[in-house]
Amino acid sequence: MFRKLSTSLSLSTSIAPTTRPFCIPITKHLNPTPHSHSLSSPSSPSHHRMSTTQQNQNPIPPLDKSPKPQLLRSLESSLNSTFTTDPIRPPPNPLILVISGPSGVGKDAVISKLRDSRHNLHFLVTATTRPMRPGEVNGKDYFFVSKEEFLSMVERNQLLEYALVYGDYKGIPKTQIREFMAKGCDIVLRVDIQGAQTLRRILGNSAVFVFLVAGSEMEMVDRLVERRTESKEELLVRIATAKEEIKHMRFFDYVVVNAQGKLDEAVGLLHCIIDAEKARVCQRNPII
Ligand SMILES: Nc1ncnc2c1ncn2[C@@H]1O[C@H](COP(=O)(O)OP(=O)(O)OP(=O)(O)O)[C@@H](O)[C@H]1O
Repeated sequence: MFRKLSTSLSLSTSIAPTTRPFCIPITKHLNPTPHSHSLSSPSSPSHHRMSTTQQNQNPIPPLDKSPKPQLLRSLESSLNSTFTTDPIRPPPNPLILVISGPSGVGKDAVISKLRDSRHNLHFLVTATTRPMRPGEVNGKDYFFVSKEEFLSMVERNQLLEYALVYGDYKGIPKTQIREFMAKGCDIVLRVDIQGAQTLRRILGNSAVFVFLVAGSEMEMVDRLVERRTESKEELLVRIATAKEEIKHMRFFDYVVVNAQGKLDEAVGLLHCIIDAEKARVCQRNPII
């Protein structure tokens, strides 16, 4: 008896929710020992016991001969409750999905395919003080703001995270996250490894962190070289940095391999991760 009780205690404490809104106490699902009956409410439906008089007052018609509506009504009346069509599970919370990974692993490629294949996602647009490049669109590629505007956002605590990248500021506006989460959208943030580390410190386990990698180191280097967007010096720095950055994988929740020629598989796995997160009993609960 003591052994059984301590098992149930350790199980329930090991998954005890902290910021999780609708955890089901696991003790309810364990086989009740004869003693555990006394712990549950006598009115709990799973422990409903009917007296003979109660059953006689609400007789259930023969199952094989009665029409279903009549049967359902008699079941309702026997149990003294109405069966509702309300969803049993509460709607899942909006997710914050942080996608990161070393340079050249295919973050943009994966995100672009995810955008085309899943709705209800908002891909966060970063604010930057970098000048707009030809072809870029304000509000789509970035929110282009002056340095004064950016620093004023910092002062007013309007950025979730910001950094100075090669002399230009980049930051994540909180209002945009709040606005789209209120509409029920999931938020996708694409950040570098340092950004992901900062976000982990701020958001903890309330967001999902995905680390994207190439199939191998050779594939990663090959992709960077093939892209031909970097100078020789930049290429050396990017490769050396990428090799270091791979060591940060362990701080993430999921790793997605974007193998050569298998972009669709990587995107498919991201869909699975989002679906699995939506099916969690203990939902993450990001508060921005
Ligand atoms: N699975 C894949 N197979 C082959 N090529 C790929 C795959 N995924 C991405 N690529 C190509 O690899 C190159 C790098 O991808 P991408 O620019 O998306 O990387 P990134 O992680 O966003 O890089 P950075 O962090 O430097 O911006 C691109 O030319 C892209 O088309």
